[in-house]
Formats: sequence, C-alpha cells, structure tokens
Amino acid sequence: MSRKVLVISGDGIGPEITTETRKVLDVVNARFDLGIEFDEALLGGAALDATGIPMPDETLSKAQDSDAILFAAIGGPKWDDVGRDLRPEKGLLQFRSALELFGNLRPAILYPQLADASSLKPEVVSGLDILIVRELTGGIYFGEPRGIRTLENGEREGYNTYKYNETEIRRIGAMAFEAAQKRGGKLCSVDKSNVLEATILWREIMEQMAPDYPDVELSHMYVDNAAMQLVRAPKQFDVVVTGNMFGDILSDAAAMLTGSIGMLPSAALDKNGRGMYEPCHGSAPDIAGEGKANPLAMILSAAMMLRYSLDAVAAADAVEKAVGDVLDQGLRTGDIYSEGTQLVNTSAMGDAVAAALQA
Ligand SMILES: NC(=O)C1=CN([C@@H]2O[C@H](COP(=O)(O)OP(=O)(O)OC[C@H]3O[C@@H](n4cnc5c(N)ncnc54)[C@H](O)[C@@H]3O)[C@@H](O)[C@H]2O)C=CC1
Ligand SMILES: CC(C)CC(=O)C(=O)O
Ligand SMILES: [Mg+2]
Repeated sequence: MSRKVLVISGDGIGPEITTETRKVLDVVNARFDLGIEFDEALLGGAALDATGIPMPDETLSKAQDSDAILFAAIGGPKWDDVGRDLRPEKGLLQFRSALELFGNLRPAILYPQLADASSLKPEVVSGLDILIVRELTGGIYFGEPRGIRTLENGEREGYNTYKYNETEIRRIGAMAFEAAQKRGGKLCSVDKSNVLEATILWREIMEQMAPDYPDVELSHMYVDNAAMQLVRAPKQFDVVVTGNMFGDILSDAAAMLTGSIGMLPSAALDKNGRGMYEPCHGSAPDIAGEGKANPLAMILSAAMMLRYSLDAVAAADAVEKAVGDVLDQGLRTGDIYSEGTQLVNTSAMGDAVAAALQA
C-alpha cells in the first residue's frame, strides 16, 4: 500500500516540533512496517522567502500527489509588512481552499495527568472529550468582496463578507452529524442567527438535515453563549459544529481546558477523507528557537493522520498511548508544567515519546 506523506514544517516553532514528530513517526514506521515515504515542501513565510510567494505551485502538486499532509504552523512578525496577498496566512488559506479541506476536526480531550494544568477546576474538566467541527474553507475568512477602500469623505473603511451557501453548510453538517453518530449522539450547532443572515441559513439547513440522523440530538447555541458555556460547563458538549471564524476562536479557548494550546491536534479533511494534519496553534514566534515548544499537539495530529488517512490504527493507538506514558512519567514542557512534575524541552519531550514507543 502506498503511503506518501508530505511534511510542511513552516515557520517559527514549526521546524522544532516537526523534528520531534518525525522522530516519533520514524519509530512507528519501522515498528509497524508502515512503509511511509516522506517528502517535504514549503508553505507560508519560509516559502515566501525562498520563492517570492507563500503557496508555491510545487507545494500544491506535491500535496495532491500525497496520501496525507503533516503540517506544523506558519506566520510571524517577520512577514507583517509584506502586503495582504503575500502574507504567510494567505498562503495557508489558499492551500486549504485549493485542496478543498473544508472539514476541520478539533478534538479537545483532557489527559487525566494534566488535570492540574487545565484552566478550569479538575471536577469541571475531568473526563473532558469534545469534538469541535469547524468549517474551514468558507465564511468570513474567504468571503468576497473584501478589502480596504476609501470612502467619499476621504476616510478608509475595511470590510469583509460573511457568507455560506447551502452546499457548504450541508457538507460540514454531514461531517458533524456523522461524527456525532459515532460518538455520544449529541450535536450542538453554534451560530449567531440572532444577528447574521448567513447563520440564519446555517441553522435552517442544520434543522433540515436533522431528520436524516434520528440517532443524533441536535441543539443550537449562539456563539457568545457557547464561549461562556465552554468555560462554565464544557462537558455538556459532545460534538460542536460551527463556521470558520467561530470555530477558530472557540477551539483555542477549548485548548486551555486540556491544559494548553500545545495539546490540541486537528485534522482538516476533504470529501474523500484526504487530510492535512496540524496542531491548532500557530507558529509561536515568542518562543521560537528556544526549545520551549510543546510538540505533543503535532505528535497527536500525526496519530490522527495514521488513524484517518493511512489506515494504521494500531500505530495511532500506540502513539497516543506513548503520549500518555510520558505524561505518566511526569515530563512536561513549560506550557503544561505544574508543581511536582519535571520540566523538559521540546527535544527531550520528542525523545521521550519515541522511547516510550520502543519500550
Ligand atoms: N495554523 C497556523 O499556521 C496558524 C498560524 N498562526 C500564526 O502564528 C503566528 C503567531 O500567532 P499567535 O496569535 O501568537 O498564536 P500562537 O498559537 O502561535 O501562540 C499563542 C500563544 O501560545 C503559545 N504556544 C503556541 N503553541 C505552543 C506550543 N506548541 N507549545 C507551547 N506554547 C505554545 C505561544 O508561545 C503564544 O504565547 C501569527 O503569525 C499567526 O497568524 C496562528 C494560528 C494558526
Ligand atoms: C491563518 C489562520 C486562520 C490560522 C488559524 O488561526 C487556524 O487555522 O486556527
Ligand atoms: Mg487559530
């Protein structure tokens, strides 16, 4: 079976956490005889520096020729002034869109060993296991028209367009309903339909779809309340489905329930299940190059890749167990450190996960 993985290490802490994730993948590749072939490509700031654009054609064609993509993160202050169309973030959005990676699964699971690191009290988060399904290639991050224009009175105005069509809503809805069927049978659709027309349609379509999934209990919540409920009583949620921007924001908040943004993996999937696997966090320029980054979100993203795109479930289980083992050993990067545990750097954390896999 062909297993070609394209690795994109990106900017900031990206190369550091990619090195650790490759260590882990190299061990499972050998131990489970997976035959994964790795290739590399540029995206974001690194691509802009090397080629003059943030998403080179070569990166897209390599991605189209791969079974899965493993991506770290892009961006940073170095590229703040390059212009809107050349920004690393623009390259990432173009890449997700070109590959039609519309469904972003962001599981927020609390490892019991990290109960002390969560922003909430242990009794509020213990056993937390929620899945945020974020629409990834539409909504206000992509809507046209957009821009900054000069008005008749001479002042400038920035504007964006929030829109979703029925096809976009139905395909993310189907992914979320199906996920809820496989989990606890509860789906909460998060919108702002008291104000935004695009989400009035969103809610209407979710309601229309519900009878096709009689085993799923559909509810709706406004996004402001959802943000509050997420930090008040997060275990009320099973699967949450929401648009691009709301999902971006709510999943960063959910990360803190699991101890750190450095613990939240994700899968961005197309309609055939081909995926790009990436931590939910960004390039963390404030700690880049210091050996402080937590590589576990990317390592757990690699486990999702093994499970969903490479048909290597036993290897995925082994990686997730190895992460639990190093947490049991008390090893912590700074973002998840608490008293009585052992502070380690990025590379020691990667080494420990790789060693746990060999044990
Ligand atoms: N998918 C991607 O490539 C994303 C890229 N970005 C870009 O990343 C750059 C920085 O954005 P920020 O808003 O600062 O978000 P960020 O997620 O990079 O960092 C936010 C905070 O979390 C910490 N952090 C993030 N990942 C960590 C890890 N693995 N271990 C330990 N601490 C970690 C950082 O040190 C920082 O204090 C920007 O250029 C932004 O556009 C932001 C989010 C996602
Ligand atoms: C460029 C941003 C939309 C990336 C981001 O924050 C994310 O995907 O979580
Ligand atoms: Mg984000």
